[in-house]
Amino acid sequence: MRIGQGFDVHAFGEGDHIMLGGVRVPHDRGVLAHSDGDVVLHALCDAMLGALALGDIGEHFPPSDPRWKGADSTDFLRHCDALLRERGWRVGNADVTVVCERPKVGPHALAMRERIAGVLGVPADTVSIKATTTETLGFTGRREGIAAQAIVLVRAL
Ligand SMILES: Nc1ccn([C@@H]2O[C@H](COP(=O)(O)O)[C@@H](O)[C@H]2O)c(=O)n1
Ligand SMILES: C[C@@]1(CO)OP(=O)(O)OP(=O)(O)OC[C@H]1O
Repeated sequence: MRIGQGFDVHAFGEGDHIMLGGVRVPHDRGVLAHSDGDVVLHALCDAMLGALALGDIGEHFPPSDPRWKGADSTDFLRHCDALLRERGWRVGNADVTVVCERPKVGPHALAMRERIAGVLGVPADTVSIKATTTETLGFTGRREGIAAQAIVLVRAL
């Protein structure tokens, strides 16, 4: 077994929804990002890459590369999973914490778990999505942006 962790932040911008864990979540803001700005999937990808010391998401999908403009982050997740599997590993379990005042994540958590598990080809009960506010403190507290932290355990195939 090996373990990895990942962390990602995006600022809120114009828009009426955000992508979280591969799920479209209605919100009164969007996010500023090169891709679809899915902090959950970006943190998860970094945790998976970190578990095998394979660098980070920016090395695999450079923000300077126009191919990733507006990209669906489930494609990043699929790619990271393929990198793991071709080396003889798969995700054992993943635990993600989303940090924001709004949107409320709880009502979307099951859909996110099922979406991520579907992409990774693992049972949904091995993917955990949690959320917390920062009690109005800091950039998340001021509703300027959203953050996510992920921890992943990988197992031999
Ligand atoms: N964006 C969020 C933030 C929190 N939750 C849920 O509310 C609970 C209480 O949050 P506190 O920050 O006040 O501790 C938290 O445990 C989550 O269940 C949420 O769904 N979405
Ligand atoms: C995902 C990538 C893709 O170009 O860009 P962003 O959507 O801006 O997201 P970030 O979390 O800054 O990660 C870097 C990039 O790999």
